[in-house]
Amino acid sequence: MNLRFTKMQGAGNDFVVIDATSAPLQLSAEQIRVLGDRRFGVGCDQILVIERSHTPDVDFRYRIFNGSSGAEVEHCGNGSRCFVRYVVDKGLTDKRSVRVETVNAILTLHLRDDGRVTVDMGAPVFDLARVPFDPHGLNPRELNGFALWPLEGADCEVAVLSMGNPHAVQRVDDVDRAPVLQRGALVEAHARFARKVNAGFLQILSRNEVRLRVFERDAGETLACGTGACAAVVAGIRLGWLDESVEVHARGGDLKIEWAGLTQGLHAPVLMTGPAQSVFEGEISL
Ligand SMILES: N[C@@H](CCC[C@H](N)C(=O)O)C(=O)O
Repeated sequence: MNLRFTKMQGAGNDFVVIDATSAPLQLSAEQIRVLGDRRFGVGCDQILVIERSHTPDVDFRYRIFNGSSGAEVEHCGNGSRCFVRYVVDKGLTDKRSVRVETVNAILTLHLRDDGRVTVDMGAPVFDLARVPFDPHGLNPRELNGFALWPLEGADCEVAVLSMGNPHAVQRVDDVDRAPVLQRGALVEAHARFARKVNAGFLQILSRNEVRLRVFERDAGETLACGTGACAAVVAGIRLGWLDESVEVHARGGDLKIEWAGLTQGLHAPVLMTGPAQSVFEGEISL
């Protein structure tokens, strides 16, 4: 099969985007891994497959696959911005505000005049069973009414939450010196996370500015992780470290994250604003 694709990136988190709006597309895990392979395929962190939605008032459906494992995942912040840039640039919609469904959520995305995209990422999930995280037998440290969980064998304590996908966030003094690769791998595969986890390393510069590195589930460290930025800022706000609007500096670019959860209630949506860009187009034989 010959497959046309667009290579895109958002803050350096990169994607192979495929249009399946006019014909159904079923890719095997092996084909997805080839697309994701930086030596034998195209190369990307995640693959995004765009389809039409059959849900009323929803414009599209998009599916997300981690490139290195071929596994389907629930959510991708940087990918969602690239998704909206793609459907507008390809003329698949003439709307600037688009609603899209993922496997477990409906998101609203807005392409702004400055080219950046703002995404309503929905509410964070704090129910540990839904992350999923097994806290059995652990003694958390309470800070500002939110828990930091000591992770056996990983030598760290983490805030645990879901942005539709699972996140464990730890605070570090300096992200450049943090053991992101070694400890990130330990946290990602820690037995307490039944479906593995994205491991965030958060350095706080001020109440409105942070640096962040994320060791992503099934992808290793990426240059940015949108859901990771949302999770880290929400955790920082709940722990009393951050205000409602925060500039996040990732290695591949900057994201703005806003969450009014402490004033409007924990179900307030998280807003993420950041860049999305097409890099090149191509065709691959699979
Ligand atoms: N890069 C993404 C997250 C992609 C999915 C993640 N690796 C997972 O397995 O949950 C983002 O920008 O949020």
